[in-house]
Amino acid sequence: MTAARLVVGGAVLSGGRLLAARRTAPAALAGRWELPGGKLEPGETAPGALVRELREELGVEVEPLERVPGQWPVAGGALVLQVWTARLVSGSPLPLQDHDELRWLRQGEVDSVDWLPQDRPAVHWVASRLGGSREGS
Ligand SMILES: Nc1nc2c([nH]c(=O)n2[C@H]2C[C@H](O)[C@@H](COP(=O)(O)OP(=O)(O)OP(=O)(O)O)O2)c(=O)[nH]1
Repeated sequence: MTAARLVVGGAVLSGGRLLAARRTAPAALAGRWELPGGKLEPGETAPGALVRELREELGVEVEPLERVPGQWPVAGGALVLQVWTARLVSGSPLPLQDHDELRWLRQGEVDSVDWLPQDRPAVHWVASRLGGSREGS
């Protein structure tokens, strides 16, 4: 049995807000919202992959902070999603690839977008900590 390949999603935090990204592909997932990120390349750590993916997809530098407890099967179990919180270090996120819209959500706004189902537990875990967040100003 082949081990599921890891996907890392970034809960990017800035100024007490969480970044949500709307996917453009594949068709079945287009229009749904996710935590930006992607699959680990061979030899990468999850935080390392997250830094690379967010540089490529959003044009920003982030510092991964902590892993959200748990992991969630994706694509019928071929992939498994892990989520890390991350601090925005530099740049303003832009939907350069894989997304067509980005939104910064405050605690009371996190349910205002149509998240991929696998993301919801991690999003709620992060949101529950946003109120007292010391991230950003
Ligand atoms: N990036 C990301 N993918 C997610 C999340 N939630 C979720 O179910 N997925 C699914 C969607 C995809 O089936 C898979 C990740 O694929 P991806 O297309 O983002 O990965 P990637 O950037 O490495 O893409 P590629 O190199 O294969 O083109 O995980 C999430 O929060 N972030």
